[in-house]
Amino acid sequence: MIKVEHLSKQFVKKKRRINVINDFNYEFQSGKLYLIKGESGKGKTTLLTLLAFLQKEDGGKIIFNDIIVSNLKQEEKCNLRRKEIGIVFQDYNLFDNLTVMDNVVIVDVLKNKINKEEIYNKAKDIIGILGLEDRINHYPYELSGGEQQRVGIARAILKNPSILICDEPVSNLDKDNAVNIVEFIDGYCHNKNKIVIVASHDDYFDDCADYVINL
Ligand SMILES: Nc1ncnc2c1ncn2[C@@H]1O[C@H](COP(=O)(O)OP(=O)(O)OP(=O)(O)O)[C@@H](O)[C@H]1O
Repeated sequence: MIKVEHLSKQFVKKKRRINVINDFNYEFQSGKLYLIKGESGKGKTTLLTLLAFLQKEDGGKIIFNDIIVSNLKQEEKCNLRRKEIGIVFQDYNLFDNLTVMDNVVIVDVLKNKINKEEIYNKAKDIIGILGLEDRINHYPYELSGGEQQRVGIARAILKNPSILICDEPVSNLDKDNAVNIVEFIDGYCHNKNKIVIVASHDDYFDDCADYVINL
């Protein structure tokens, strides 16, 4: 469970302070898919980055299970994120000069010097599940957008995170690829009992979302 209480985030733009997230309260439960909607600039990405501990809130607190994340040191937050949260980005965020396999394992191999073989084996399984086994030694420029996004998802779920956060995961994709990715994310949430939080301005996630949060 991840819970936010009185969450707020402000930015200064052109010398004016704007409240992007203002006294936001919510509880996210396992096995539920939360769809964040809102016009451009309403704060969808900002909210996701707060929930992923990628930036610090200005007010309120974030509670993950019984841990008050807001009270943790930066390093503790990073460790918690690495263990519990997977993040999928709109523009895939892959390393151009790494193969599919290396893109999926890079962070974990660098951070975990001991169980490298285990990490590679797990990555191979996940890459297979996502239908990319033939692409394992290919580079991002050799892949379609849908395939690149599946690599992004494989990387995000490598550690079987309890929370999957997706920022516009299908908005760069054609319909077939988008539907494919939506089905996978839906299954990750509902078959594996995970918290999934998706920001999306299109309607692909409307049918599988349990809750819609309008910003
Ligand atoms: N680091 C920052 N510094 C200043 N302003 C910022 C910063 N990050 C976001 N903002 C502003 O906060 C507001 C919300 O931005 P955010 O990216 O969260 O919106 P969004 O709903 O995800 O938009 P979009 O759908 O266009 O991606 C915008 O006005 C944006 O310019």
